[in-house]
Amino acid sequence: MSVSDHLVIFDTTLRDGEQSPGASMTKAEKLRIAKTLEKMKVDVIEAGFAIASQGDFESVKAIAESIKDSRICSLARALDKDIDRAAEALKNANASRIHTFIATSPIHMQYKLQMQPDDVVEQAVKAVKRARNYTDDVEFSCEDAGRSELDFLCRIIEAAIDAGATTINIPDTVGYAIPRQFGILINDLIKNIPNADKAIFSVHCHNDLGLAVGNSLEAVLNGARQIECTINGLGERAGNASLEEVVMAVKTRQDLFNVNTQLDTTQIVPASRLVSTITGFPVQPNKAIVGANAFAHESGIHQDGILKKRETYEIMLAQDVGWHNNSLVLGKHSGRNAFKTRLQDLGITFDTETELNEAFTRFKDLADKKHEIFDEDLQALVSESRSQADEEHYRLVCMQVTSETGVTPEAVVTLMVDGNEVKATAKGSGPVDATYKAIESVVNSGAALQLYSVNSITSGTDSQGEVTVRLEKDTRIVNGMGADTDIVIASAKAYISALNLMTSDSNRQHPQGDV
Ligand SMILES: CC(=O)SCCNC(=O)CCNC(=O)[C@H](O)C(C)(C)COP(=O)(O)OP(=O)(O)OC[C@H]1O[C@@H](n2cnc3c(N)ncnc32)[C@H](O)[C@@H]1OP(=O)(O)O
Ligand SMILES: CC(C)C(=O)C(=O)O
Ligand SMILES: [Mg+2]
Repeated sequence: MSVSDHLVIFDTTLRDGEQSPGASMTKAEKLRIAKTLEKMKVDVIEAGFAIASQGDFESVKAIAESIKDSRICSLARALDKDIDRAAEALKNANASRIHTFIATSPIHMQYKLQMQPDDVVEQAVKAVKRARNYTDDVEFSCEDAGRSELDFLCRIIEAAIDAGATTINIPDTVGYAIPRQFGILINDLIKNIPNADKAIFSVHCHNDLGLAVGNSLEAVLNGARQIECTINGLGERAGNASLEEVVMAVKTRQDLFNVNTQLDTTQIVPASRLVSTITGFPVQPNKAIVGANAFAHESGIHQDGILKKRETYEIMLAQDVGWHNNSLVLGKHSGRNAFKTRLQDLGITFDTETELNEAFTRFKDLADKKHEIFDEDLQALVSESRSQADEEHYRLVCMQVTSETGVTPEAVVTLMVDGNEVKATAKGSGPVDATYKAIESVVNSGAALQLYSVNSITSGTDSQGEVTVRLEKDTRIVNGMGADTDIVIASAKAYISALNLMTSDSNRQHPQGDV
């Protein structure tokens, strides 16, 4: 594959993705996502914005120190202090990139930066040169390029390349572009900038008009060779271009794009589930590639076609993106080896024997309650335990809920609070409400419940319910997760897991909140 055939996949789930309100992640969670991205063979992982907070700095540093096969990047404004901080966080990386940016649109320069265009060019050049003192891989972004003037873009990009930028990123920061126009912009830039061949052109599209993927693909057709994207399309406001859609579009329509990514696409579904569990942002069932219905066929004519020839209604293989056959895989009589092997197939490994044994015990408990254990059950089982806080102040010991027609539901919940058993009773408008009130009567967290969502993990009335709870207190937002065949118990587990995170995790901050 020649250089120009390679499409660089730059994942920014941990930076722009984290800018989604409520999607903040701990260092440990970011590291888990980074490892999955590395396994997927993502070229560049934007691990954070090192100067944003101590937590962001530590996360970028930890990822830079443990990821070996992907290049690790930190964002930095065009300021000396940002670039120095990014370099400090990245100093032990196997391969690093500093990504510096400054806005280039008239509205941003005049009102936000309050700078003259000449000064913006000068500051960009200074920043790129400073970054080049630390690494030979420097990306320069023209923030709000989608609303910038072509002549000014050409001028600043030429100067940035002369200063040493190796990747030039064209962000459609506010999701304003339309595919045809965005493609023309990329084409014009590459054609008109004399030193354009010295850098890789990249795009970073937002989804405010639902066009992030379309714009990114049009850019590839016009010469862009890096796409910035996120798992599940997470990102500021309506999100970024989704990695899974971009990657599968160029793979499925290779005939049009003539580019290759080096991604192991079978890691897409596990990565999507991991990001969804960690952030508490459920994936909509009809989401392309990773939604539960993406490969499901419901209507008779389609089913008939599929049975006769799969390609009549399927343009991709579900297995190619990491979906596994939903047949029975394990049950109550299965042993540790089968359990471990099946999880390995799903991309889940354990760091220690103890971790494996704990997961196996939970699997056996579940198998006692549920007849058929599907891959989704296994993924939820592991995700639930991995979403727990390092320190467990609260633990659910047992609970009893009465729910009867015409009677106000009541919950009796026994919690272990820092080693002491405490029992509480409360009534509520429903069993979940009563349970949360009982827990709160013990904990008094003062946190506001921002989101409560239940997903059925598989079909069938014996399916596990996966509950996500988002709590907010002051500037801190946490997401707890719980799964159980009883959704009220799953709800209690999710609430308690969020409370544990709220009390024990000092790294978890909303990106804007910890400056
Ligand atoms: C399009 C994007 O996604 S850009 C990335 C957005 N992400 C984030 O902002 C998340 C992390 N941000 C933060 O933690 C904080 O905003 C920080 C630490 C970066 C800065 O915090 P503060 O110093 O308090 O500044 P604040 O956020 O209020 O304002 C931003 C300042 O940076 C300036 N600025 C913005 N972009 C740039 C840039 N690319 N280069 C140089 N200066 C810039 C603004 O003009 C403003 O300057 P001013 O204070 O002189 O008016
Ligand atoms: C920092 C830049 C690349 C960004 O996120 C944007 O412009 O949307
Ligand atoms: Mg962005």
